[in-house]
Amino acid sequence: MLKVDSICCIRQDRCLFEDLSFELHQGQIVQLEGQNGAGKTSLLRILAGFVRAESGKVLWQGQDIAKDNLQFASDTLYIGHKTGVNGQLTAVENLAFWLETHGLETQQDLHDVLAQLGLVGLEDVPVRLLSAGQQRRVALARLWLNKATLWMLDEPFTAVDKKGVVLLQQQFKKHLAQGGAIILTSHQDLTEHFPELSRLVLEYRF
Ligand SMILES: Nc1ncnc2c1ncn2[C@@H]1O[C@H](COP(=O)(O)OP(=O)(O)OP(=O)(O)O)[C@@H](O)[C@H]1O
Repeated sequence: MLKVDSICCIRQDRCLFEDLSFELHQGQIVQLEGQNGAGKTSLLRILAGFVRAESGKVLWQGQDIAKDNLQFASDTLYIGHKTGVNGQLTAVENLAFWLETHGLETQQDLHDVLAQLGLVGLEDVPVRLLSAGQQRRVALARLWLNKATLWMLDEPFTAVDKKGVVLLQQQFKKHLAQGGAIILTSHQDLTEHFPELSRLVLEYRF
């Protein structure tokens, strides 16, 4: 599905990685690891098509994502380490807005989705009034609503409590079982829950 072909990333005159190649297939989960500043977020942002690599290519279903962006955009979901929710809107309004702007429809009741995420009674409260973990749960609710094949997640477990982590892991498993793929950054050890997980370690380079 995703083929990364010899990409290089330079930030502030520092080469974070070069000649990096790997592939990601259906049902596969890859964890990006490395010290703070090693380049995990930079790599994810290149894979998501937000920025171009200095050299090399990223191919989705054989097409260069720089050229065939529309298909890639509808097949992928990126959730960054910032929640990306609008604090002035309620949780339900945030999800409805996100669905609308992504051209998605759902048969699911948004209150039910938020209830699954432990947000009962908070669905219609402006998100800025929720705790950090609750705001992240609102952001992560997109994982219950999207149709994307490839999920790219930057530190999805940040601020999420143990119960929330279990919930997320269950959703990951469901996605993988349905033929999806996940690439994520996390400082947590996930191998216990995902024995099939591949690890990609970025060494910090000076
Ligand atoms: N837009 C940018 N402009 C300039 N430098 C940047 C930019 N984005 C990232 N960097 C630099 O690139 C390096 C790698 O940053 P990045 O966020 O990719 O690391 P990371 O491995 O995700 O770190 P962390 O574990 O702390 O989240 C850092 O030194 C950072 O200062």
